[in-house]
Amino acid sequence: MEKIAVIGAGAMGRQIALQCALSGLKTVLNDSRKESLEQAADFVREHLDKRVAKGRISSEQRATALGNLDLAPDLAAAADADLIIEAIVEKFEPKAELFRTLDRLCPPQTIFGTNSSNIRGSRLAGVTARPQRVLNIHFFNPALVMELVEVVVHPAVPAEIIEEVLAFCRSIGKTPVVLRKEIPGFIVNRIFRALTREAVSLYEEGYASAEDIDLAVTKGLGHPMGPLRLLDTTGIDVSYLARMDEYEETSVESAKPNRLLKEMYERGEWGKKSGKGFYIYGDDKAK
Ligand SMILES: NC(=O)c1ccc[n+]([C@@H]2O[C@H](COP(=O)([O-])OP(=O)(O)OC[C@H]3O[C@@H](n4cnc5c(N)ncnc54)[C@H](O)[C@@H]3O)[C@@H](O)[C@H]2O)c1
Repeated sequence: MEKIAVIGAGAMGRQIALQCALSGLKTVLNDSRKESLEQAADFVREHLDKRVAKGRISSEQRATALGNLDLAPDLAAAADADLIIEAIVEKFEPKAELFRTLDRLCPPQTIFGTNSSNIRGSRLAGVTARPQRVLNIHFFNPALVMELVEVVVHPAVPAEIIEEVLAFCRSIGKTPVVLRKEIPGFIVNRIFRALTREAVSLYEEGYASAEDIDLAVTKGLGHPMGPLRLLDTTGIDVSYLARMDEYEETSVESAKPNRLLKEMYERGEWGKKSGKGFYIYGDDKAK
């Protein structure tokens, strides 16, 4: 693959695009909002300057990455890309509308990936005339740092397309894993949810303090951060809404958010961002 287009220049898209540009690929980054593209341009410059200052890349590599990256307000700039990675708002209809437009704009061989955490690639494949070339390519936040990419396959996607996508992931320094069938939450979020569900349940039933539950997981399982602190960091609101989505879609009882998670969501105790979650921020004590 020689040219990549990333649609959506938010938290994820700008970092995915910069990772591609740093890896030597011609990259278009598009967003429908002018301010998003401006913020992405600032982010890219600051990030590259920091890397040069720390001696991680040379000034020439910085210049090459900037030369590879085209911040384009017009979606037409994506038309000749080999691969499109969609990273726009996490809602089905806007994504479907974008995929319909791209399907008209791009030649039939272009592969479309969605970075969506929950919306199945097969649903978006269904709005295009190229279902065999549409799948989830799920990066982790922050995409410049996190190595893992989950490539999620559905029955229409043939082996050679999967191989092309895996080769792309490796070419930008990532480690891909394949999900052979679609399932909400993929691998990492499912395992994270199972772990946090149990941690919240132990806490809400009074078996141990938040600090001791986190200490047990860091010291006993070797995790870099305990599950309750991690929930506070990623946001109680984000976890609660994602689980509600999954529960409403699947009706699987184990997907249902813990009672305490719901109460914390309703009280606005959303973790670090609100100053209180399982811990109180500022003085950083367990609540
Ligand atoms: N943030 C995370 O931790 C994370 C992790 C993995 C996957 N994801 C997924 O990545 C996607 C993007 O998430 P994010 O956190 O970067 O969102 P974000 O809100 O930071 O950015 C979304 C960007 O998309 C733009 N946009 C919206 N509609 C558009 C359109 N039709 N055309 C072009 N641009 C459009 C917005 O202007 C915005 O700049 C979502 O599907 C999300 O589920 C997010």
